[in-house]
Amino acid sequence: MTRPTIGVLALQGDVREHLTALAAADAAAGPVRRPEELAGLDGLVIPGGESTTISKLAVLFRVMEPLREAIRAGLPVYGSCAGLIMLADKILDPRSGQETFGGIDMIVRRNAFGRQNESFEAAVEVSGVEGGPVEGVFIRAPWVESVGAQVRVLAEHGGHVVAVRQGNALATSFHPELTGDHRVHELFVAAVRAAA
Ligand SMILES: NC(=O)CC[C@H](N)C(=O)O
Repeated sequence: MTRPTIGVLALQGDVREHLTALAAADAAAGPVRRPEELAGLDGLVIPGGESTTISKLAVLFRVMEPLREAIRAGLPVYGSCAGLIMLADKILDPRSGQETFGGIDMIVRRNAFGRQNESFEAAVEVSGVEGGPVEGVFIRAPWVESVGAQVRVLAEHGGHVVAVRQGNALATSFHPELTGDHRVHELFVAAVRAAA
């Protein structure tokens, strides 16, 4: 497969930026919001935004359960920031009623970097990304509190886990889609190709 088809879950968040980054990483990318649009995808990105809103809208648009099943069945997924939260099997501090798709055996803490540090940038070395650190843009970012045995930690910042991979599921606390550096998306597209 040369150009995999990758959807971006378009319920809320920075969908357009992911579409641009995926196109630059040589994927055929389009927005997805209904369960029937999941068929035929080689991979799916869950954007940054607000995980409580994405959770609510996923139930409303009836994609919560189909997406859980698709991820369980091995659909390659990548989530940035709120997307990382949506891929966590467990949230430490969920809003009442907040659900996730799951797929990565980890516990995440929302808004973890705290008020003094709501948004910041930092150079982050990501395992599997060649050519030096990426510019990590953190916006009310979560961190990963703990991971299960199947989860590979790809990056840390300030002693906290900020990028992980479990099988076909990849997640970052930060937003590579906002930087113009497409190497994390290329890593995901390569994983999608390998899974196809
Ligand atoms: N930039 C982001 O995606 C922020 C995530 C947001 N704090 C949440 O809980 O979903």
